[in-house]
Amino acid sequence: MDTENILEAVGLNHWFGAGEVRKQALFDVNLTLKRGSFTVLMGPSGSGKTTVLTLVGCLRGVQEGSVRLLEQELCGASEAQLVALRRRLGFIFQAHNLHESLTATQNVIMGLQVHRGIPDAKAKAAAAHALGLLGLSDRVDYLPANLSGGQKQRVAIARALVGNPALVLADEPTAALDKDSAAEVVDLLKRMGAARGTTTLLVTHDNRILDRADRILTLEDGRIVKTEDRT
Ligand SMILES: Nc1ncnc2c1ncn2[C@@H]1O[C@H](COP(=O)(O)OP(=O)(O)OP(=O)(O)O)[C@@H](O)[C@H]1O
Repeated sequence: MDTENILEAVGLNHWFGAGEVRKQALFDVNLTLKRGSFTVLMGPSGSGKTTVLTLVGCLRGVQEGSVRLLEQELCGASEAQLVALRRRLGFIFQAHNLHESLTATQNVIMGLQVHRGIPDAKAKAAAAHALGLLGLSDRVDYLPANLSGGQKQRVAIARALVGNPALVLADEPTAALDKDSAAEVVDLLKRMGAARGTTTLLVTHDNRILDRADRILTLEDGRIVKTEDRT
């Protein structure tokens, strides 16, 4: 594996269901993510974007093909190995998935709890730092209900980035946002990634994000039909 690459997927096939309803969702997908790159995966609804993201994110078992993530093969990996790898990833979803009863700081600290044994003061300082980088220093004690949609999504980004993940996987992170907030969230994600050397794979059908990508992959009916390099 090229050490410049954080992820190499080769010949990925995936099926859902069993027996008569068994349906192939991915066909011979090849995907390489270079360290520090910002890749957008787009395509129509049902084309397989989320399936790719969940396979790469160790949230679903690889059925066929090879996926090497952070120099480890996912196909045939044990649950313990997958859990250890998941700890090195950051996830951002369409719905920000913040805990409504926790403040911004407490939500971000949740992103650190997978790294057991971090003292409270250190976790709080890391959360404050991440929220500050995302322009939320004056909102650290707010509950999600008192934040705007864009601010909530920024808290979710801080939570995903606070543990310094090697790879950030984002599924439609701007779907619920207006144009300005969406652009702001993507710029922040990109800037934070560049500052920390984080690699990002972002799923979207939001055209507004495309100019920010280093590479755009298009999926159709479970196949990558187009690869566009922007750098
Ligand atoms: N858990 C599941 N069980 C059965 N079929 C599934 C399951 N998850 C996804 N599929 C099917 O696999 C295909 C790809 O789905 P996937 O969610 O990856 O697409 P997508 O591109 O992310 O779509 P969207 O943009 O609507 O989120 C679709 O035909 C979908 O119906």
